[in-house]
Amino acid sequence: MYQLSPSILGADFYNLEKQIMQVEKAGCKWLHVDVMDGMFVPSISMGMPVISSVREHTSLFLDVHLMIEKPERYIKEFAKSGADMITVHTEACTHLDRTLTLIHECGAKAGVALNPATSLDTLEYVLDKVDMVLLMTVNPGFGGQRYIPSCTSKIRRLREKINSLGYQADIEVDGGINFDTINTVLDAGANVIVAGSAVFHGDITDHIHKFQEQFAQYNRKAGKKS
Ligand SMILES: O=C(CO)[C@@H](O)[C@H](O)COP(=O)(O)O
Ligand SMILES: [Fe+2]
Repeated sequence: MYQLSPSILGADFYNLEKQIMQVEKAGCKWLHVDVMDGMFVPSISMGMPVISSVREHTSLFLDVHLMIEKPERYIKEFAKSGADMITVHTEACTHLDRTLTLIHECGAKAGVALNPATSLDTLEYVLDKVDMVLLMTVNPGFGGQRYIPSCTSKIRRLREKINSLGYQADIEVDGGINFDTINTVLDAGANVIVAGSAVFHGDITDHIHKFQEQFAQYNRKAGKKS
C-alpha cells in the first residue's frame, strides 16, 4: 500500500491550517512532521505544541520524524501530543531496542530512521519490531535538498531483506523526492513517500494528485487495485 506523507517542513507556517486542509481534501492519509533539535541536526524546527494543535483538527495519520538526540526523553510527550508513528534515528539512540519498546508501550507505531551513510546492518536485531524503516535520501536537517543516488541500492537491499524475512515493515524514503526521483524510489521498493517542497511549493492539490497517479500506476503494474 503506497502512502504519500507530505512534510509540513515545506509548508507556509502562516497558512498551515489551510495547507493541511488542502492535503486532507486531496486524499492524503498521512502527514509528516519533522522535529529538529539543533543538536542531532543543525536546524531547529517544531515540537509537541504544533503536533497537539494539528491533532485537534485533523484525523490524518501523524508521522513524526524525530531528528533529536536521546529521543527516549520525549517519547511519552510526543505520543501524548497525538503522534501516530514515532520514528527515531538509530544514530541518536544508545538503547534502540528499549526506545522502540517504549514507543509501542505508549500506543504509537515505531519507526527507525537511518542517515544515508548508516549501514542497514544496524537494523539487524530490531527489524522484527519496527513498523517502518525511514531511509533518509538526503542528510537530515533541511528541506529542499537533492536526492543522493547511492540511496537507491540501499532501498532495494532493504526491500529484499524485509520480503525475504516475511516482515510487514513499511519503507519510507525522505529527502529530495519529487517528480524526477519518485519512479526511482518506487522501483527500488519504497512504499511511503515523504515530500516537502514537491508538495507544498506551488499547487498543493495538483502535486498530490500527480503523486497519487504514480502510485496508481505502480498498483496497476503489481496487479492490485489502487
Ligand atoms: O526530514 C527531512 C529533512 O531532514 C524531510 O522530511 C524534509 O522535510 C523533506 O523535504 P524535501 O526534501 O521533500 O523538500
Ligand atoms: Fe523527515
